[in-house]
Order: sequence, then structure tokens, then C-alpha cells
Amino acid sequence: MSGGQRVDWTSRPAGPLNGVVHVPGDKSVSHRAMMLGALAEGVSHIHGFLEGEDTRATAAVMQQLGVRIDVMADGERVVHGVGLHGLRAAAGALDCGNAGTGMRLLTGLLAGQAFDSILIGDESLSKRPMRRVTDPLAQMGARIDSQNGLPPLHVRGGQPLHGIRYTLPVASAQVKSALLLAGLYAEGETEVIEPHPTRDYTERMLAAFGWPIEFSPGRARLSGGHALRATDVRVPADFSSAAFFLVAGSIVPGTELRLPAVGLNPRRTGLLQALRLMGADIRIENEGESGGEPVGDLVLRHAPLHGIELPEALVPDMIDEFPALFVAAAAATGATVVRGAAELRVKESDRLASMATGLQALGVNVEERADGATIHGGPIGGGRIDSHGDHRIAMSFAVAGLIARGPVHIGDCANVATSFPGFMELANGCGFHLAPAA
Ligand SMILES: O=C(O)C1=C[C@@H](OP(=O)(O)O)[C@@H](O)[C@H](O)C1
Ligand SMILES: C=C(OP(=O)(O)O)C(=O)O
Repeated sequence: MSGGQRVDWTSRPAGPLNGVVHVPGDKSVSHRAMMLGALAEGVSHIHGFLEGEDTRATAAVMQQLGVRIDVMADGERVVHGVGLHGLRAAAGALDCGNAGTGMRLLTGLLAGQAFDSILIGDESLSKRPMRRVTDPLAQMGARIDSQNGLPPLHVRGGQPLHGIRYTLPVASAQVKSALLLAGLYAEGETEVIEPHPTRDYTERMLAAFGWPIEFSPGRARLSGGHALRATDVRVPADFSSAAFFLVAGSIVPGTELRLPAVGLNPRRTGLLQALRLMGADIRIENEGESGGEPVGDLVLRHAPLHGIELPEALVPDMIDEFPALFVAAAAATGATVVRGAAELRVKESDRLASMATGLQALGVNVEERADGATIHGGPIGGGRIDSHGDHRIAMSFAVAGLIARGPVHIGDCANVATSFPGFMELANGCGFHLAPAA
């Protein structure tokens, strides 16, 4: 997928930032809309589908499984659902690209099919742990072969599944969702209990597609044997993409930015709370609802930030926003302490190590620990950092470059296209000085 040509960036000091920034559609919602639309009876329209490599990979997988998907325009898809038992075996391996969400959710979905499937991914995805889904799916009766817990995954078809009651060892919406999708095909009840509540898009969307489901924060329960009915899905703008602008706007003097209609599901907005605790000036206007999700405009101004002890309860609600938070912490006065975030080590890169070494290369004092770090705010210098092929690391250092004392050269940025195509143009449109490295 993004393994093609190497792309490096240079981010130069700039500011103030001004204007209205429309960030693209939510990645989590786009993956799920594509999967449930495919399994539904009838035709579903998806508006605001994320045109990222991760979500396009999921659409391509559904096509390989026999689903017709029409591309009407950018972000507009018509999915011709085949019904719960209408998928057919793909001719070759199913390539999830860089997407942990795609692979883990599809593993659950495919465990209930009558045919075998092979799921593969890129170099980064091929190093990410899959036992967290294959172990509980095996308890449901699934047969999945992995390479010592890593992809490729060979999901054997024709296995009768039965519901289980499963308490997740680690808070993970991906694992919860994989079990719920397998539960659609299982005999009896599937119940998932979480140590901390995580994003509930699968639950909300199953309900929107007419599947009976009970859920509350930290718990979800459904039974097999029903049907999904096609529906239209409006995908809100992705809070995780907005996050880079929230931090950029907060740290660059003179900034005023508006980010319209961003998804504000409470299980996603931990960074908003963290930044406010640090002194950020971020308001929500035009609150409403889009496709059953709370949305609102995020309106922000520069404000001096100070370090905090991040409340651990916020960690699952901002799991993808730590790279951006680390930059805010480096720009703040005083120390910011992060604990309980060991999960960051098994994302597209080891995000604790990628951020700690990158900030250290720019002269910031960061103490890395097994489950977090302490970031001491102070001047950020220019220099060279490596994104380790991780989109969120690349975009976070583009933000750091805004207030650095010299250019920040960021290696290996092609992966930004997995979640945020058009980031460079949007960023430069509001005042960044970001360019392909010469
Ligand atoms: O369910 C989802 O859409 C996601 C869940 C999170 O992963 P985990 O479930 O591994 O925490 C998150 O990091 C990922 O970007 C998207
Ligand atoms: C962790 C992420 O995604 P995924 O797990 O789907 O690769 C992310 O987008 O930050």
C-alpha cells in the first residue's frame, strides 16, 4: 500500500494559523460502514467515506468477497449488500494494507463464513499482535492459523460458532468488534466486557442496521440469527485527524482555527479534555448529530499550555492522540506525565519509542518508561527525525516543526495517506510551511 515510493517532509517554523479546516471522514466509522453495508440486505449509501488507504483496503477486500461497491464521487459509496450469508470465497489473499482495524474486524467477520480466507498486511501490520482476536475467536469455535500470533492469518471456514462471555484483558474496540461480528454468526449470546469503555461504533452501527444489540459503556451483548438491513451512513469528520490541528492551533501564537462538524463521540475526545487541562482554549459550537454520532465545530485559539499528570482514565479515549499530545507537552511549560499507555507500543510503530527518540533528537528532554513517558517542556530545535512509517508520528512532527527553532526533516511520511490524504494541502492552507523534502 504505502510501501511504494519513499516520501520525506520538511516542516518549517510558521504561523499564525488561521481559517476553516475541513478534516476528512472518520476512519473507524468508514471501516465499519463498509463491512456492515456489505453484509446487509439491500443497498446502503455511505457519505463522507474516508478516502484513505486503510479504508480503501477494506472496501477492496469486500469487493474480493463478491460485494459490488460503486464509487459515486470522492467520499461517496454505494454498497450493494449481499446479506449475512452472501459473501463468497476470494480468489486470492485479502490485503488489509496498514490497517489493524481492518484486519482484526475482518478476522471476526470471516470466522463465521462457510469458506476459507487468508488475511495479509504490509510490513508494519505483519508485526502487530493478532492473538488478542484469534484466542477469543477460538473460544467461540473459530479455527484461525497465524504465524506465532502474527499475520498472515488463515481463517478456516465452515466452523460452527457459539457465543461466549468474554472479558477483554486490554481495552480494545478492535477486539470487541471482532467478537461482535463473529457473534452475528454464532449460536446463542455473545457478550463482551471491557476493563475501560472503548469506542462503541460497532454497537451503534449494528443497531442502525437493525440488529438487536444491548450496550452500555464497557459492555455489549448480542445474539446470532438476525439480519442486517441496509441503511445510509453519514460519516463524521475524524477527531483523530482534527487532533493535529488542535495541538498546532494551541501552540502557535496568534492562531484562530475552526474545524467544522467533527465527530465528538465521548470515547474519542480524551485529547480535548487533556488539552483543556493543560490550558488550551478550545470551544465547541454548532453541536448536533450526524449519523447517530454527536458532532460539533471545534473552535480554537492559541493559549499558553502547562504540563499535567495525565489522568489514566483518559488513555483509552485518546489512544491514537498520544503522538500529538507529546508535541503539546514539549511546547508546554513544566512536565507532562503519561502512565498506563503500554498499548502505544503495538500500534503502527512503537509510538512511545518513536515520539521519545524523535523529540530527543530535537533537543527535548523526554524520559521514556515501559508504560509511558515524562515530557519536559522546553525549546524544540530543528533536526531530523524518523516517522518509522507511522502516519501519526509524521503528522505530529509536522506540527512540532511549526514552533521549532529550525526546519524539522521528517523521514518516511507516505503512510500519512492511510488515514489523512490531503494533510499537507490542508495544513499549508491554514499556515503551515510543510513541503516534500528536497
Ligand atoms: O476500533 C477502532 O476503529 C480502533 C481502535 C483502536 O485500536 P485498539 O482496539 O487496538 O485499541 C485505535 O487505536 C484504532 O486506530 C482504531
Ligand atoms: C492505530 C491506528 O490504526 P489501526 O490500528 O487501524 O492500524 C491508528 O490509526 O492510529
